[in-house]
Amino acid sequence: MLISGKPHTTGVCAGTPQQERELLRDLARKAEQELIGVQMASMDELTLLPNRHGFLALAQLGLEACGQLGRPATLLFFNLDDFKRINYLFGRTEGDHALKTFADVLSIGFRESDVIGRLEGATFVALLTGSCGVDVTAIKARLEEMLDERNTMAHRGYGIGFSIGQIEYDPTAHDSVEELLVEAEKALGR
Ligand SMILES: Nc1nc2c(ncn2[C@@H]2O[C@H](COP(=O)(O)OP(=O)(O)OP(=O)(O)O)[C@@H](O)[C@H]2O)c(=O)[nH]1
Repeated sequence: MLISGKPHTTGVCAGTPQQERELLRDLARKAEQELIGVQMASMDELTLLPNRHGFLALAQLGLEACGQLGRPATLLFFNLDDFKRINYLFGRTEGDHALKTFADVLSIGFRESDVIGRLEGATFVALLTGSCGVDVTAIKARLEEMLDERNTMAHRGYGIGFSIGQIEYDPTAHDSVEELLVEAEKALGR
């Protein structure tokens, strides 16, 4: 391709400096809106955790990194016990509060490098990267302790309990995070 020595005049640079600045500001605003749109589509509005779509994207990156580095990974999945009962007896707003509390505990309870998300309803997941054979009993106890503290402080008339399941990432059996989720959902009876 020939490169001309003349100054390059495109549509962007054709106006006055003021018009150019406005055009650039407009472009920046549009880019920001696009980014917000992408972020919103990947985030659960209630808990602000990644939703299923966001979790799949982020966890897939984590899993690929583990695959490349020959590191293990574990998927943990959680379901709040008797969640429908909380909604039924205390109202949906209280149900929302229970979901947000649990999301908060998960966010604090795991490492920053772990990927957590809310799949749907009262089902949450965490991909623990670089860990295998994790002690789910110890994890459950740690999360329960944090929940108990919140339950005691809040005097809400109910406790937040949960069940937990675990699937070890096996690169020979799982090609993607989606396959891990399918196994998790089978275990949850979905
Ligand atoms: N408050 C609230 N409820 C929700 C929300 N999303 C889904 N639900 C309710 O959550 C319930 C599904 O929760 P799950 O825990 O997946 O259902 P489940 O395992 O059959 O419930 P349990 O048998 O009570 O443990 C349904 O009754 C939904 O109406 C939400 O964002 N807020």
